[in-house]
Amino acid sequence: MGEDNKDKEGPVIRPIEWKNDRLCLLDQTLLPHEKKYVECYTYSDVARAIKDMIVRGAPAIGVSAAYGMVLGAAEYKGDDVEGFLKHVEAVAQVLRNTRPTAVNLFWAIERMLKVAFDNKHRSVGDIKDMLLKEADKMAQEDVETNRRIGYFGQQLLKDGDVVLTHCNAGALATVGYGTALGVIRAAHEAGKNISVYADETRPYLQGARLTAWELMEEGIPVTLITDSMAGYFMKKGVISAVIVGADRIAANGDVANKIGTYTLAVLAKENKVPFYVAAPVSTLDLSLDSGEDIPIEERDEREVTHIGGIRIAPHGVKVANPAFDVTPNEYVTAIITDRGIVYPPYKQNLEKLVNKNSK
Ligand SMILES: CSC[C@@H](O)[C@@H](O)C(=O)COP(=O)(O)O
Repeated sequence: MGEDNKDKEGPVIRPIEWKNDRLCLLDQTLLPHEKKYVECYTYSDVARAIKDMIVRGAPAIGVSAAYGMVLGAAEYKGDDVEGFLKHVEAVAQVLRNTRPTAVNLFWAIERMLKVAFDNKHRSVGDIKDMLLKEADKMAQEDVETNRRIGYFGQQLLKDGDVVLTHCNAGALATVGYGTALGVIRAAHEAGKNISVYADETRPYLQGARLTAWELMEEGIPVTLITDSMAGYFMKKGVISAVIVGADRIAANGDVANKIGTYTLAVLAKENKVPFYVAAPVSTLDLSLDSGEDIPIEERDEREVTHIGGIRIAPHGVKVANPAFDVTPNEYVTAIITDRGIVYPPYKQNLEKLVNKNSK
Protein backbone atom coordinates (compact mmCIF):
# COMPACT_ATOMS: atom_id res chain seq x y z
CA MET A 1 0.00 0.00 0.00
CA GLY A 2 1.06 3.62 -0.01
CA GLU A 3 0.04 4.45 -3.56
CA ASP A 4 -3.11 6.45 -4.14
CA ASN A 5 -5.74 4.60 -6.06
CA LYS A 6 -7.19 6.08 -9.19
CA ASP A 7 -10.81 5.90 -10.20
CA LYS A 8 -12.93 7.73 -12.72
CA GLU A 9 -12.88 10.82 -10.53
CA GLY A 10 -9.08 10.99 -10.33
CA PRO A 11 -6.74 10.11 -7.49
CA VAL A 12 -8.35 8.97 -4.28
CA ILE A 13 -6.51 9.92 -1.11
CA ARG A 14 -7.08 7.37 1.65
CA PRO A 15 -5.73 8.54 5.00
CA ILE A 16 -7.45 5.73 6.99
CA GLU A 17 -7.76 2.08 6.04
CA TRP A 18 -8.75 -0.98 8.03
CA LYS A 19 -6.79 -3.97 6.72
CA ASN A 20 -6.04 -7.41 8.15
CA ASP A 21 -7.23 -6.54 11.67
CA ARG A 22 -5.15 -3.40 11.93
CA LEU A 23 -5.61 0.30 11.33
CA CYS A 24 -3.37 1.76 8.63
CA LEU A 25 -2.90 5.53 8.80
CA LEU A 26 -1.21 7.61 6.13
CA ASP A 27 1.50 9.35 8.15
CA GLN A 28 0.61 13.05 7.77
CA THR A 29 3.75 14.15 9.60
CA LEU A 30 5.79 12.94 6.60
CA LEU A 31 3.69 14.39 3.78
CA PRO A 32 4.30 15.70 1.16
CA HIS A 33 7.80 14.22 0.96
CA GLU A 34 7.01 10.66 1.90
CA LYS A 35 3.85 8.60 1.48
CA LYS A 36 4.06 5.99 4.20
CA TYR A 37 1.41 4.19 6.23
CA VAL A 38 1.75 3.58 9.96
CA GLU A 39 0.16 0.35 11.17
CA CYS A 40 -1.72 0.41 14.48
CA TYR A 41 -2.11 -2.99 16.16
CA THR A 42 -3.38 -1.76 19.54
CA TYR A 43 -5.60 1.02 20.85
CA SER A 44 -2.51 2.59 22.44
CA ASP A 45 -0.96 2.79 18.95
CA VAL A 46 -4.08 4.64 17.76
CA ALA A 47 -4.07 7.00 20.76
CA ARG A 48 -0.42 7.84 20.07
CA ALA A 49 -1.11 8.36 16.35
CA ILE A 50 -3.89 10.85 17.16
CA LYS A 51 -1.80 12.69 19.77
CA ASP A 52 1.23 12.87 17.46
CA MET A 53 -0.93 14.00 14.51
CA ILE A 54 -0.05 11.07 12.28
CA VAL A 55 -3.79 11.30 11.70
CA ARG A 56 -5.45 14.71 12.17
CA GLY A 57 -8.55 16.67 11.21
CA ALA A 58 -11.78 16.37 13.18
CA PRO A 59 -13.63 13.65 11.19
CA ALA A 60 -10.45 11.58 10.66
CA ILE A 61 -9.69 11.67 14.38
CA GLY A 62 -13.24 10.49 15.12
CA VAL A 63 -13.15 7.51 12.76
CA SER A 64 -9.62 6.56 13.89
CA ALA A 65 -10.80 6.55 17.50
CA ALA A 66 -13.70 4.29 16.50
CA TYR A 67 -11.21 1.77 15.10
CA GLY A 68 -9.12 2.32 18.23
CA MET A 69 -12.15 1.10 20.19
CA VAL A 70 -12.28 -1.99 17.93
CA LEU A 71 -8.60 -2.74 18.63
CA GLY A 72 -9.09 -2.08 22.35
CA ALA A 73 -12.07 -4.44 22.46
CA ALA A 74 -10.05 -7.16 20.71
CA GLU A 75 -7.38 -6.89 23.40
CA TYR A 76 -9.86 -8.24 26.00
CA LYS A 77 -9.33 -11.98 26.13
CA GLY A 78 -12.07 -13.13 28.55
CA ASP A 79 -15.75 -13.85 27.95
CA ASP A 80 -17.21 -11.98 30.94
CA VAL A 81 -19.36 -9.20 29.48
CA GLU A 82 -19.27 -7.00 32.59
CA GLY A 83 -15.45 -7.11 32.68
CA PHE A 84 -15.39 -6.48 28.95
CA LEU A 85 -17.55 -3.37 29.23
CA LYS A 86 -15.33 -1.99 32.03
CA HIS A 87 -12.31 -2.60 29.81
CA VAL A 88 -13.97 -0.89 26.84
CA GLU A 89 -14.79 2.16 29.00
CA ALA A 90 -11.13 2.34 30.07
CA VAL A 91 -10.06 2.21 26.40
CA ALA A 92 -12.53 5.01 25.63
CA GLN A 93 -10.98 7.16 28.35
CA VAL A 94 -7.47 6.79 26.92
CA LEU A 95 -8.73 7.75 23.46
CA ARG A 96 -10.71 10.72 24.85
CA ASN A 97 -7.51 12.07 26.39
CA THR A 98 -5.69 12.44 23.08
CA ARG A 99 -6.95 15.77 21.72
CA PRO A 100 -9.55 17.99 23.41
CA THR A 101 -11.01 20.34 20.79
CA ALA A 102 -12.50 18.31 17.92
CA VAL A 103 -15.88 17.08 19.14
CA ASN A 104 -15.98 14.34 16.48
CA LEU A 105 -13.55 12.38 18.66
CA PHE A 106 -16.00 12.31 21.59
CA TRP A 107 -18.98 11.79 19.29
CA ALA A 108 -17.37 8.71 17.71
CA ILE A 109 -16.30 7.20 21.04
CA GLU A 110 -19.78 7.67 22.53
CA ARG A 111 -21.35 6.07 19.46
CA MET A 112 -19.07 3.02 19.86
CA LEU A 113 -19.77 2.77 23.60
CA LYS A 114 -23.51 2.88 22.89
CA VAL A 115 -23.17 -0.15 20.61
CA ALA A 116 -21.27 -2.05 23.31
CA PHE A 117 -23.60 -1.13 26.19
CA ASP A 118 -26.86 -1.53 24.21
CA ASN A 119 -25.79 -5.10 23.39
CA LYS A 120 -24.62 -6.21 26.81
CA HIS A 121 -27.05 -9.17 26.67
CA ARG A 122 -24.90 -10.63 23.83
CA SER A 123 -21.57 -12.47 24.00
CA VAL A 124 -18.23 -10.65 24.09
CA GLY A 125 -17.42 -12.06 20.63
CA ASP A 126 -20.68 -10.75 19.18
CA ILE A 127 -20.12 -7.29 20.66
CA LYS A 128 -16.60 -7.20 19.20
CA ASP A 129 -18.05 -8.00 15.75
CA MET A 130 -20.68 -5.30 16.15
CA LEU A 131 -18.05 -2.73 17.10
CA LEU A 132 -16.09 -3.43 13.93
CA LYS A 133 -19.29 -3.12 11.85
CA GLU A 134 -20.05 0.22 13.50
CA ALA A 135 -16.56 1.60 12.84
CA ASP A 136 -16.77 0.48 9.19
CA LYS A 137 -20.18 2.14 8.93
CA MET A 138 -18.80 5.39 10.35
CA ALA A 139 -15.93 5.33 7.85
CA GLN A 140 -18.31 4.79 4.94
CA GLU A 141 -20.77 7.41 6.21
CA ASP A 142 -17.98 9.97 6.48
CA VAL A 143 -17.27 9.93 2.75
CA GLU A 144 -21.00 10.10 1.92
CA THR A 145 -21.43 12.96 4.39
CA ASN A 146 -18.60 14.92 2.79
CA ARG A 147 -20.06 14.39 -0.66
CA ARG A 148 -23.35 15.85 0.58
CA ILE A 149 -21.49 18.84 2.07
CA GLY A 150 -19.86 19.23 -1.33
CA TYR A 151 -23.18 18.98 -3.15
CA PHE A 152 -24.76 21.76 -1.07
CA GLY A 153 -21.65 23.92 -0.79
CA GLN A 154 -20.70 24.00 -4.45
CA GLN A 155 -23.95 25.85 -5.18
CA LEU A 156 -22.40 28.85 -3.41
CA LEU A 157 -19.50 28.97 -5.86
CA LYS A 158 -19.53 30.20 -9.43
CA ASP A 159 -17.24 29.69 -12.39
CA GLY A 160 -14.00 31.60 -11.92
CA ASP A 161 -14.19 31.92 -8.12
CA VAL A 162 -11.00 32.02 -6.07
CA VAL A 163 -11.39 30.38 -2.66
CA LEU A 164 -9.13 31.02 0.30
CA THR A 165 -8.81 28.13 2.75
CA HIS A 166 -6.93 27.55 5.98
CA CYS A 167 -5.30 24.47 7.48
CA ASN A 168 -6.38 21.22 5.83
CA ALA A 169 -10.06 20.33 5.72
CA GLY A 170 -9.61 17.94 2.84
CA ALA A 171 -9.59 14.21 2.15
CA LEU A 172 -6.65 13.95 4.54
CA ALA A 173 -8.68 15.37 7.43
CA THR A 174 -11.53 12.91 6.83
CA VAL A 175 -11.91 9.38 5.50
CA GLY A 176 -12.08 10.88 2.02
CA TYR A 177 -13.25 13.84 -0.10
CA GLY A 178 -13.04 16.44 2.69
CA THR A 179 -15.33 19.15 4.04
CA ALA A 180 -14.05 22.59 2.96
CA LEU A 181 -12.02 20.99 0.18
CA GLY A 182 -15.02 18.74 -0.53
CA VAL A 183 -16.96 21.88 -1.50
CA ILE A 184 -14.10 22.94 -3.78
CA ARG A 185 -13.82 19.40 -5.22
CA ALA A 186 -17.57 19.27 -5.91
CA ALA A 187 -17.47 22.65 -7.68
CA HIS A 188 -14.49 21.45 -9.73
CA GLU A 189 -16.30 18.20 -10.58
CA ALA A 190 -19.33 20.26 -11.63
CA GLY A 191 -17.09 21.83 -14.29
CA LYS A 192 -16.58 25.19 -12.58
CA ASN A 193 -13.21 26.79 -12.93
CA ILE A 194 -12.24 27.19 -9.26
CA SER A 195 -8.82 28.05 -7.92
CA VAL A 196 -7.59 28.05 -4.35
CA TYR A 197 -5.34 30.20 -2.19
CA ALA A 198 -4.02 28.03 0.64
CA ASP A 199 -2.69 29.61 3.84
CA GLU A 200 0.48 27.85 4.97
CA THR A 201 -1.11 27.63 8.47
CA ARG A 202 1.62 28.20 11.00
CA PRO A 203 2.79 26.66 13.22
CA TYR A 204 2.13 23.12 11.98
CA LEU A 205 1.90 24.03 8.29
CA GLN A 206 -1.07 21.86 7.35
CA GLY A 207 -1.81 24.27 4.49
CA ALA A 208 1.68 24.18 2.99
CA ARG A 209 2.29 20.48 3.55
CA LEU A 210 -1.16 18.92 3.14
CA THR A 211 -3.66 21.20 1.37
CA ALA A 212 -1.18 22.23 -1.31
CA TRP A 213 -0.25 18.56 -1.91
CA GLU A 214 -3.83 17.33 -1.92
CA LEU A 215 -5.06 19.92 -4.40
CA MET A 216 -2.08 19.43 -6.69
CA GLU A 217 -2.70 15.66 -6.67
CA GLU A 218 -6.18 16.40 -7.91
CA GLY A 219 -5.25 19.00 -10.49
CA ILE A 220 -7.11 21.85 -8.77
CA PRO A 221 -5.11 25.09 -9.20
CA VAL A 222 -3.62 26.19 -5.90
CA THR A 223 -1.45 29.13 -4.82
CA LEU A 224 0.35 28.82 -1.51
CA ILE A 225 0.57 31.98 0.62
CA THR A 226 1.75 32.73 4.15
CA ASP A 227 -0.97 33.40 6.72
CA SER A 228 -0.02 37.07 6.87
CA MET A 229 -0.79 37.57 3.15
CA ALA A 230 -4.52 36.78 3.44
CA GLY A 231 -5.59 40.38 4.12
CA TYR A 232 -3.48 41.68 1.23
CA PHE A 233 -5.22 39.39 -1.27
CA MET A 234 -8.69 40.05 0.14
CA LYS A 235 -8.18 43.83 -0.06
CA LYS A 236 -6.98 43.50 -3.66
CA GLY A 237 -10.27 41.76 -4.51
CA VAL A 238 -8.60 38.49 -5.48
CA ILE A 239 -10.57 36.29 -3.07
CA SER A 240 -14.23 35.47 -3.84
CA ALA A 241 -14.92 33.42 -0.69
CA VAL A 242 -13.23 31.92 2.35
CA ILE A 243 -14.14 28.30 3.14
CA VAL A 244 -12.78 26.53 6.20
CA GLY A 245 -13.61 23.38 8.17
CA ALA A 246 -14.44 23.18 11.87
CA ASP A 247 -13.46 21.20 14.93
CA ARG A 248 -16.49 22.11 17.01
CA ILE A 249 -19.49 24.37 16.45
CA ALA A 250 -21.44 25.59 19.49
CA ALA A 251 -25.24 25.98 19.59
CA ASN A 252 -25.00 29.71 18.79
CA GLY A 253 -22.87 29.07 15.68
CA ASP A 254 -19.49 30.02 17.17
CA VAL A 255 -16.85 27.97 15.37
CA ALA A 256 -13.64 26.46 16.76
CA ASN A 257 -11.14 25.78 14.00
CA LYS A 258 -7.38 25.92 13.40
CA ILE A 259 -5.62 28.89 14.97
CA GLY A 260 -5.78 31.84 12.58
CA THR A 261 -9.33 31.16 11.42
CA TYR A 262 -10.71 34.01 13.53
CA THR A 263 -8.23 36.45 11.97
CA LEU A 264 -9.39 35.38 8.51
CA ALA A 265 -13.05 35.79 9.45
CA VAL A 266 -12.49 39.35 10.68
CA LEU A 267 -10.53 40.18 7.52
CA ALA A 268 -13.28 38.64 5.39
CA LYS A 269 -15.98 40.76 7.04
CA GLU A 270 -13.89 43.92 6.68
CA ASN A 271 -13.37 43.17 2.97
CA LYS A 272 -16.96 41.99 2.32
CA VAL A 273 -15.83 38.48 1.37
CA PRO A 274 -18.27 35.69 2.38
CA PHE A 275 -16.89 33.44 5.10
CA TYR A 276 -18.22 29.86 4.97
CA VAL A 277 -17.69 26.98 7.37
CA ALA A 278 -18.12 23.44 6.01
CA ALA A 279 -18.69 20.69 8.57
CA PRO A 280 -20.74 17.56 9.17
CA VAL A 281 -23.55 17.56 11.74
CA SER A 282 -21.25 15.43 13.96
CA THR A 283 -19.12 18.58 14.45
CA LEU A 284 -22.06 20.41 16.08
CA ASP A 285 -21.97 20.48 19.86
CA LEU A 286 -25.38 21.84 20.83
CA SER A 287 -24.63 21.07 24.49
CA LEU A 288 -22.45 24.19 24.51
CA ASP A 289 -24.28 27.52 24.40
CA SER A 290 -21.33 29.41 22.98
CA GLY A 291 -17.79 28.95 21.72
CA GLU A 292 -16.46 30.33 25.03
CA ASP A 293 -16.95 26.85 26.46
CA ILE A 294 -14.97 24.98 23.79
CA PRO A 295 -11.72 23.55 25.22
CA ILE A 296 -8.71 24.81 23.27
CA GLU A 297 -5.75 22.49 22.90
CA GLU A 298 -2.35 23.91 23.84
CA ARG A 299 0.41 22.09 21.94
CA ASP A 300 4.14 21.60 22.31
CA GLU A 301 6.19 24.80 22.08
CA ARG A 302 8.56 23.11 19.62
CA GLU A 303 5.90 23.58 16.94
CA VAL A 304 6.53 27.32 17.28
CA THR A 305 10.25 27.43 18.04
CA HIS A 306 11.17 24.97 15.28
CA ILE A 307 10.40 24.55 11.59
CA GLY A 308 11.13 21.15 10.04
CA GLY A 309 13.10 20.18 13.15
CA ILE A 310 15.33 23.27 12.96
CA ARG A 311 15.25 25.78 15.81
CA ILE A 312 14.39 29.28 14.59
CA ALA A 313 13.78 31.01 17.96
CA PRO A 314 16.22 31.82 20.75
CA HIS A 315 16.61 29.24 23.51
CA GLY A 316 14.53 30.06 26.56
CA VAL A 317 12.00 32.33 24.81
CA LYS A 318 8.49 32.17 26.30
CA VAL A 319 6.08 30.50 23.85
CA ALA A 320 2.30 30.19 23.51
CA ASN A 321 0.81 27.62 21.16
CA PRO A 322 -2.99 27.41 21.20
CA ALA A 323 -3.89 25.07 18.33
CA PHE A 324 -7.40 26.48 17.72
CA ASP A 325 -9.37 29.68 18.02
CA VAL A 326 -13.07 30.47 18.13
CA THR A 327 -14.73 32.59 15.46
CA PRO A 328 -17.84 34.34 16.83
CA ASN A 329 -20.99 33.53 14.84
CA GLU A 330 -21.45 37.11 13.58
CA TYR A 331 -18.49 36.58 11.24
CA VAL A 332 -19.89 33.39 9.71
CA THR A 333 -21.90 33.95 6.52
CA ALA A 334 -23.21 30.36 6.44
CA ILE A 335 -22.48 26.88 7.76
CA ILE A 336 -22.49 24.22 5.04
CA THR A 337 -23.55 20.87 6.52
CA ASP A 338 -24.41 17.45 5.11
CA ARG A 339 -28.08 18.32 5.71
CA GLY A 340 -28.05 21.65 3.94
CA ILE A 341 -26.79 25.21 4.30
CA VAL A 342 -27.56 26.98 7.56
CA TYR A 343 -27.78 30.78 7.78
CA PRO A 344 -28.16 33.03 10.83
CA PRO A 345 -29.78 33.13 13.31
CA TYR A 346 -27.74 30.01 14.07
CA LYS A 347 -29.23 29.23 17.47
CA GLN A 348 -32.68 28.58 16.00
CA ASN A 349 -31.55 27.24 12.64
CA LEU A 350 -28.95 24.74 13.90
CA GLU A 351 -31.42 23.38 16.42
CA LYS A 352 -34.08 23.10 13.71
CA LEU A 353 -31.62 21.28 11.42
CA VAL A 354 -30.70 18.73 14.05
CA ASN A 355 -34.24 18.13 15.32
CA LYS A 356 -35.90 18.00 11.90
CA ASN A 357 -33.64 15.14 10.82
CA SER A 358 -33.58 13.19 14.06
CA LYS A 359 -37.40 12.76 14.10
C1 LIG B 1 -12.37 18.55 8.05
S1 LIG B 1 -11.24 18.98 9.19
C2 LIG B 1 -11.68 20.48 10.01
C3 LIG B 1 -10.69 20.82 11.04
O1 LIG B 1 -10.41 19.68 11.81
C4 LIG B 1 -9.40 21.38 10.45
O2 LIG B 1 -9.70 22.59 9.83
C5 LIG B 1 -8.43 21.59 11.56
O3 LIG B 1 -8.48 22.58 12.27
C6 LIG B 1 -7.49 20.48 11.80
O4 LIG B 1 -6.63 20.71 12.88
P1 LIG B 1 -5.51 19.65 13.19
O5 LIG B 1 -4.79 20.26 14.36
O6 LIG B 1 -4.65 19.51 11.97
O7 LIG B 1 -6.19 18.36 13.58
